[in-house]
Amino acid sequence: MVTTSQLKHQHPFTSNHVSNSLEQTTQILNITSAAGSIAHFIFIFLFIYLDQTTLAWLNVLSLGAWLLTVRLNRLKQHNISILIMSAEITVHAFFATSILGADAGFQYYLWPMTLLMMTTPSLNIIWSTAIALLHMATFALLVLLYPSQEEAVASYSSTLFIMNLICASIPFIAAAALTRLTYMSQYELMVKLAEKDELTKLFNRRFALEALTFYMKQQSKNGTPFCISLVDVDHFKQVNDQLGHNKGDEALIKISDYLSQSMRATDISSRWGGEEFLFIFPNVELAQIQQRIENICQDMPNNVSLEGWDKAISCSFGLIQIDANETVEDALKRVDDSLYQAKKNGRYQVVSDH
Ligand SMILES: Nc1nc2c(ncn2[C@@H]2O[C@H](COP(=O)(O)OP(=O)(O)OP(=O)(O)O)[C@@H](O)[C@H]2O)c(=O)[nH]1
Repeated sequence: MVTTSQLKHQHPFTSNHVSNSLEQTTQILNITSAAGSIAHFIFIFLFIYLDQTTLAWLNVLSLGAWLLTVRLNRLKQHNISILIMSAEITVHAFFATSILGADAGFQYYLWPMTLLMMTTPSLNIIWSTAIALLHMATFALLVLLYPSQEEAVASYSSTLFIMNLICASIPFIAAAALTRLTYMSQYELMVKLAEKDELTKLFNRRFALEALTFYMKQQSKNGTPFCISLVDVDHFKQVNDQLGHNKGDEALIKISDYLSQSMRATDISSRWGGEEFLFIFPNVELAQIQQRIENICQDMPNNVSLEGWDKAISCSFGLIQIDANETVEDALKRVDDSLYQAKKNGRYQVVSDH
């Protein structure tokens, strides 16, 4: 399990994904530092009002500690910042509970701190767990050592208890919600990076290969037929050479949009590499799909155009139905041979093999 400091590279450049991840941790800790500072500022006046001078002075120190964490977070010193937060909350819980008793509920702040400690990757997991356990031990000890309030504070301890319970619950729920949102956005990003091609937004080669393996297993298990097509853009080098690589990229996006939009929702459209695309057509036999692919191939020049390019844009297609017990390598070799044949025959056509 990495920490935020380990996410940083040795060189000055950091990718957006890494810096976003670091930024999320910084934001969570910034909110915590701000909330902690405001809470302790209010506590100073609360304790003055309750005539608890020692606790009021303690909160002046606490406020200083929380303001220091605001500064440390700005400097991205998250590990020191979270250690100071943890120490402050432990010391504060100890003093407030020893003076006002556990009935006042100041020990409850140890819970959101524990959650924050465990969910933000500021310290490594061993240190985080050790400190989290220490928080829980402190919580138990305070409840056991100072179970009931002093006579003098009995009149307001239940009000304090409710206030502390609410004030400790809000950051607890907020920390859990932020963790969940962070997890979801990281998960979405991970899926996108793992499955999608950056340029065309089609599935990438890794996904296509996994899907192909999956459908081959399905076929050998219950005999469900399926087909694949390997598609290569014709004379694409000319587009790059005459219009430049950027225009070539634009052409690839337009071609992939046309091809993928011509497919059915259950078909899998992927960029196999360079100017090659692989399509998987589940639950279908070659005879059922051949005409559809022929039409897609023939209609392409009428549907794909590029500014500055007056020649027709077309593709060659290799199309096969997967044989029972064929290996992935054999199937890919066969569809590649069909594509090669389509190129050899003069391009802009579909060659199928079964
Ligand atoms: N712009 C751009 N070009 C790419 C990309 N990937 C591959 N290419 C180009 O695709 C071209 C493929 O050229 P060739 O393999 O010679 O094939 P071709 O010109 O399409 O000719 P045939 O396939 O024989 O019809 C090369 O110029 C590559 O640079 C890409 O991501 N963007």
